[in-house]
Amino acid sequence: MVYISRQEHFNAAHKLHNPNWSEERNREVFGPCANANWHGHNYDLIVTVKGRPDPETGFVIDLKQLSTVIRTHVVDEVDHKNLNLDVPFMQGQLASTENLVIAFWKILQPEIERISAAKLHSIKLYETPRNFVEYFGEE
Ligand SMILES: Nc1nc2c(c(=O)[nH]1)N=C([C@H](O)[C@H](O)COP(=O)(O)OP(=O)(O)OP(=O)(O)O)CN2
Repeated sequence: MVYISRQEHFNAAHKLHNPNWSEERNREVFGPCANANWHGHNYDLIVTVKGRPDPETGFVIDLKQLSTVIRTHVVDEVDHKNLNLDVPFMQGQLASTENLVIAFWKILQPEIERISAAKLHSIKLYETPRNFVEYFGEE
């Protein structure tokens, strides 16, 4: 079994805000991330797929195809967008890094299985160079 990864990048704005809470409670829990006028991040997204190399190509998955799937179905939806306002699949959800990777998994898993025999193994998302989340599809 070989694990193969593709890294992509996007920029997006958001705020961490629970609409059921007062502004004071939001500020207390989320600090400056609750700033009403938004803030932005340079996100790095690493998608890892696992499988056996095809005997004819030597590929687990064609990385060009993997990149196209990630860009078409995720990056194009979030890049230079406001995650709270502009992204349909984040509506009604807190725009945390955790909720983003879960949403990305739901989108990417069927698309990857549609183009290859490989399986999605993990999605790692860096919100800052020091804050990142990794998801393996577990409930
Ligand atoms: N569990 C989570 N905690 C936090 C999240 C998150 O998505 N999940 N997000 C944030 C903020 O949006 C952001 O990541 C914090 O930015 P910042 O504090 O500026 O982090 P930096 O790494 O850039 O700065 P340091 O000074 O090194 O902390 C907060 N929490």
